[in-house]
Amino acid sequence: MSAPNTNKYSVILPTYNEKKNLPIITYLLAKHFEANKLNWEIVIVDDNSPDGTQTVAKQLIELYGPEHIQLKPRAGKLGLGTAYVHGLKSVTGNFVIIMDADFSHHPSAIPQFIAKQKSKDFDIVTGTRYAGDGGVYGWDLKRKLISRGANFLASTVLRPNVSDLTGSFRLYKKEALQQIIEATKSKGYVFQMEMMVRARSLGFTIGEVPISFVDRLYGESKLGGDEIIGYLKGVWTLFTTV
Ligand SMILES: Nc1nc2c(ncn2[C@@H]2O[C@H](COP(=O)(O)OP(=O)(O)O[C@H]3O[C@H](CO)[C@@H](O)[C@H](O)[C@@H]3O)[C@@H](O)[C@H]2O)c(=O)[nH]1
Ligand SMILES: [Mg+2]
Repeated sequence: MSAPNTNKYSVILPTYNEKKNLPIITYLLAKHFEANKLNWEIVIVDDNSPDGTQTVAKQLIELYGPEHIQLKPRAGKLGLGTAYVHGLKSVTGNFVIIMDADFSHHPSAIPQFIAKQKSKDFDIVTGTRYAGDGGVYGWDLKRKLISRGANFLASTVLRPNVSDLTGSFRLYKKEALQQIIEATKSKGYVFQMEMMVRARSLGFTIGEVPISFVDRLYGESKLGGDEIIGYLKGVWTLFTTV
């Protein structure tokens, strides 16, 4: 008989107006974890979404139990980067998965992340849309150019040697994530890129898994002009300091 699996995978799900997506993503996460006999939990970080996402989250806690679902709300929309910091404080697993709640990141890819992590005991496994058979579906040309441009700029200037710097479907060893988060200063979408640059300078190993990113069905993206300016400032700050 094989040794019991003592690893536990904690998913941090940041939500802002994801009432329609949250029940389905939770169902699929639970299904994939249970099918692979893994210990799991989901930590929902909701920023007081006006659509009532938290009411749905509370129903999910009733359904799956507090050992599987935690709700860690905040008073208002405080940004994606700080949502992960907030969620991490409540994590009980030794591995942390970060992903979007809107199906752009599909739970069915998680077993591949876990297998990749085990293959070389990686500190981090990051999903990539820009290597192997990874890709992006459903974005218009403008959004594709923003994403490609953001990756091209940061990889040319900062050279962290990761093919998708701005993606946010990632698996971390909890201690690695804690150290990287402590070193990371930005608060918005630029956080994902800074995390990879910091991870490299701290000497963590990074594996990659090609993923298909599919644009959301329900609701809207929260990426706006402010986030793009924040990104450019972030590249500049890292270039001059790291
Ligand atoms: N709690 C909280 N959640 C947020 C916030 N802003 C966004 N979210 C949540 O974060 C996830 C991603 O937000 P989207 O608005 O759907 O992002 P996107 O435009 O599809 O961007 C995706 O691509 C970017 C570029 O590759 C990624 O940087 C980003 O993380 C995401 O994967 C969703 O689950 C959304 O509800 C916030 O301020 N607070
Ligand atoms: Mg999205």
